[in-house]
Amino acid sequence: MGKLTIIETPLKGLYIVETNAFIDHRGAFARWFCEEELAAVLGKRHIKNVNFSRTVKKGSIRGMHFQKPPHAEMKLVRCIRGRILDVVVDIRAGSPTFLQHYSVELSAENMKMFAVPEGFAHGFQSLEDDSEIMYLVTEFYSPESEAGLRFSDPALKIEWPLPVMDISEKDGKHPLVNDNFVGFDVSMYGEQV
Ligand SMILES: Cc1cn([C@H]2C[C@H](O)[C@@H](COP(=O)(O)OP(=O)(O)O[C@H]3O[C@@H](C)C(=O)[C@@H](O)[C@H]3O)O2)c(=O)[nH]c1=O
Repeated sequence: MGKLTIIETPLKGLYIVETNAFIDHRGAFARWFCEEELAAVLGKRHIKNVNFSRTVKKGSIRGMHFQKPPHAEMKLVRCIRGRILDVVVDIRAGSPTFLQHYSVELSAENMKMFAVPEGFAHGFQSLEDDSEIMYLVTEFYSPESEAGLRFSDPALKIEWPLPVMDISEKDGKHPLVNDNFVGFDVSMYGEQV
């Protein structure tokens, strides 16, 4: 039996991965990453960084972030403590779902993983104090390629479930999308759109 179940979302190339944990009297055992079982999600990509963040206050937002091509990256996001609402926005040029968003609750309890490919802006709101996430990334950090969209942009229509309790100065200033925003060509990463 596969230990990871890949679930498609309405946005092409975006997946939720469910973890089938073994539970017994001691607790749980689960496989969290397998290059073979996730081949359909990963394609030719390899994990280059594993990142961690702790967000102290419930209601805090980090996002909406991405690295521009040619340093765009896939992120495989898990919550290892607490709960978050993980949200992505499709910013792939020419995508039929351009600027649509999709969200999933990730928690230490539900063990879900969000597989977010290149061409998506990514962010989350913490739903509990001290929520921690760990995410696997397929590109090295490239500060000069970092960019973002404003979490509160009315054009994105994201409904954050809680009042915003904390946000970085940088994230409060990301640009709003306007009519000139056509997104990013991510065709170099394989068939994504
Ligand atoms: C993302 C990142 C940041 N940093 C540094 C930059 C800065 O000084 C400090 C904190 O960075 P940030 O404020 O960007 O951290 P944060 O707001 O948590 O950024 C993260 O947000 C989520 C939503 C994502 O999608 C991630 O890809 C990443 O962008 O860490 C690295 O050294 N390497 C990295 O890979």
